[in-house]
Amino acid sequence: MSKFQAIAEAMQKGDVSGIAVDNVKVYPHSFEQSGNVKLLMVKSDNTKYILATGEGSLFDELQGENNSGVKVCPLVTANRLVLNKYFDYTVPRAFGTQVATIGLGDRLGIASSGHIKTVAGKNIHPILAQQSIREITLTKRDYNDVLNGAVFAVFQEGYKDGFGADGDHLKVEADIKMSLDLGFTMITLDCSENIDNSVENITAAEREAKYNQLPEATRNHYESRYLNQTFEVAGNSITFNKENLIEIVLVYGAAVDFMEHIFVTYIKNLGRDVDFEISIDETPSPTAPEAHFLIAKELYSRGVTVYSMAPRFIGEFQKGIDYIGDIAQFEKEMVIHAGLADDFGYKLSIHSGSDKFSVFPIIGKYTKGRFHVKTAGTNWLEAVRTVAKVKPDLYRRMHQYALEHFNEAAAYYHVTTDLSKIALLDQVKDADLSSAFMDEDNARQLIHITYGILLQAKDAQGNSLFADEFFRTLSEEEEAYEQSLISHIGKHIQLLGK
Ligand SMILES: O=C(O)[C@@H](O)[C@@H](O)[C@H](O)C(=O)CO
Repeated sequence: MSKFQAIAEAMQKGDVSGIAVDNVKVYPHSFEQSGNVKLLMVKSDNTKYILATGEGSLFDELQGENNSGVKVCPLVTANRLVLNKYFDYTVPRAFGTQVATIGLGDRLGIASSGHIKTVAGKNIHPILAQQSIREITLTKRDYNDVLNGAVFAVFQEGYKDGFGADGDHLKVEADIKMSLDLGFTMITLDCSENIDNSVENITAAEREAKYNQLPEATRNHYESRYLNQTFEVAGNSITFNKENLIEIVLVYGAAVDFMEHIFVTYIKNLGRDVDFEISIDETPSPTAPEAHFLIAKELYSRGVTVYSMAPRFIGEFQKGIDYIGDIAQFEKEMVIHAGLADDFGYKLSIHSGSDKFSVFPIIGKYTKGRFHVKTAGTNWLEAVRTVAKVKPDLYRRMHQYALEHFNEAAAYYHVTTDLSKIALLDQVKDADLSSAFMDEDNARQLIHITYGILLQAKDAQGNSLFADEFFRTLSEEEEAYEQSLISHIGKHIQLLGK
């Protein structure tokens, strides 16, 4: 009799609460039924499956090995699509502008169950499937993998409050079409390559000369709407004179046209709700409130419906560490940015939202609890922390490899990491690796951005240097990882006022 036979019998009786089978973990919240078919997620030898019993189209459509009436189904795309067909709560959804949402990027595909346990019952909704093209390129995953990780976790936990799927930092049209074709419910349009910050480094006269080369219709469009005009936003005045208008049009004009083009071409007539986010945060200089206003007003006047806007805030929102900058000035500008979002009917989106604890209360206050905060790398760091606790040697090997390959990773992210400030590994006790050592900013950023290099590292024979042992350890420590996420992301949500 297969090791799953006893479980199948309990499934057929409709009571999976007391199942105990050696070396098989049962996820009781996953127990589902459709017609005469019953499903249950289990884990055996560090691999998860969905067991199916009974007769019906659901049983027939699931792919898997049939052992005496118990079908053992792997967590693959084909089976994810079957779950989507039969159980609506496993399909991602858009949330719109009136509720708080949190992006919970999962670079490993195993964090979503912990994220679900973190947000359950709280006044905030999870975008569980969120990865940028940058991330999946570095981890050699695709958007089906990203959806699979989220959907199977939703099924495992029986989570029925809804979740989103964000095609994050998309720059090219093919990626936008691919995301929407797969059913992604949020698109984060990265406009950084359409924003020309270089004009900030030339003289006003050179800018005017460049501006005068723009089509007359373009210049008339902007001058008739903004030149020598003052607009009131959240108790602040936004004024456009010739000089700042010229600069803003030169820096953002092409980006605004790009935003409109993407909305009209891919989103406006899609036939389903999509949360459309504008990302202008990955730029060398902050988004001035005047620029944010002009972009918002242009999009509004062109009929572009925006779910959220991610400006580049003053100061530094670097990966995996707290806010760097003048918090008082950040608060002053947050009043205007949040006021603009309110006036134009969208939410502010906070990118690199991981660990920005010192400014979360300000963000929660001025957005009136309607925000989108994105996290991703910090969830990877909690996985590394979990491993460092039980496999210090593995952490040490990963850390050393990260030091040797840091510059390769730094090409993808803006960080000001100072490797010289990271304590030497041989001077750190095992017990301190997962706490004080990993909490130091430079050590955090080192590991935060080298995720792709570490997960793809191979030895001379092509064998995984770290990933196989890393994932096996996290499977064995599944509850510990969940608790780490509940605690860490829970702190984010609590400080945001949710
Ligand atoms: O690392 C990435 O590519 C993404 O997870 C982030 O840039 C994401 O957009 C984010 O801001 C999460 O903190």
